[in-house]
Amino acid sequence: MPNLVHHVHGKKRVRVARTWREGSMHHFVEWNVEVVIESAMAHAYKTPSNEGMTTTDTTKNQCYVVAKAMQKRCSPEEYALALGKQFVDSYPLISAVEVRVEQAPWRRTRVHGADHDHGYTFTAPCLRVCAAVVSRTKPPAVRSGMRHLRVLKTTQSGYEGFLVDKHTALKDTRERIFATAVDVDWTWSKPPGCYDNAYTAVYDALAENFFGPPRGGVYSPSVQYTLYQMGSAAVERVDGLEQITLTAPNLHFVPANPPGAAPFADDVYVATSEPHGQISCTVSAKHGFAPLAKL
Ligand SMILES: O=c1[nH]c(=O)c2[nH]c(=O)[nH]c2[nH]1
Repeated sequence: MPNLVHHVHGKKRVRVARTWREGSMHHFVEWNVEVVIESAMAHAYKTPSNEGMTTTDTTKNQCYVVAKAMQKRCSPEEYALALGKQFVDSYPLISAVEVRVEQAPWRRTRVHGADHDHGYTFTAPCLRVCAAVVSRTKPPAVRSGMRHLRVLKTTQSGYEGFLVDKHTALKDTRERIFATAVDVDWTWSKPPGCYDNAYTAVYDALAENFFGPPRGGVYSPSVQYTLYQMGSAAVERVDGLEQITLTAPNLHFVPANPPGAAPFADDVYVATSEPHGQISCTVSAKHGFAPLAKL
């Protein structure tokens, strides 16, 4: 009989919305949840028996059960940890669970300059994501991140001094648009005091280093350099952040020179999304990751 090398089951794209009412102030989140279960349920693959099987339908129901059990408003990370624990505590054949959560970009709206007590708009700058792995044998592990952090600046970006050979068409420039949609993933060496505040601090560190100060900005000599600056700022600023990976498409805005018009003057571009550069780096906190000195 061939070896069953690996198996997992679970539910994907479970859409959970949760309101917490604190008097007239309401807090709202919408989560897209995926649960991946590792279990001693190989018999369900190798024999007709489903004995002891946690069904994917029950898995979906547990997403709502645990959302209801979160009595106080919570971060997606806290929910993912609680949901993972619920599976491990409830079902003896489950050895480990990975819960992945994507938080929809609802943001409290402001009317006449004031926070609205129950109004939201779909305007957060990106999707917030996290994953928690809860296992019977190891301490829980949490990852956090952002998807499609779309940012653009119209100037203060260039690229020059690169290798030129007979196949190189690109010209040195100190003036171009820098646009990207960054995916960001980070791990924790210890849980932050508050996942929500830590997320905001990571966002601020990334944004400040992409854009620079409001007046004048900061010059980017390459996507690579700027990604490293962004990642370093996050690692240095956010306590407990262990390692961060930024993955960034370089979305090219190509100078447009339509026939019969005056030459390009950093004004009209062909906006593109494909093909795009693809640039990524991982930055670690100093502590814990320096290679051991050889004795
Ligand atoms: O910032 C950049 N990095 C690259 O690696 C690259 N390659 C390219 O064609 N343009 C750019 N820009």
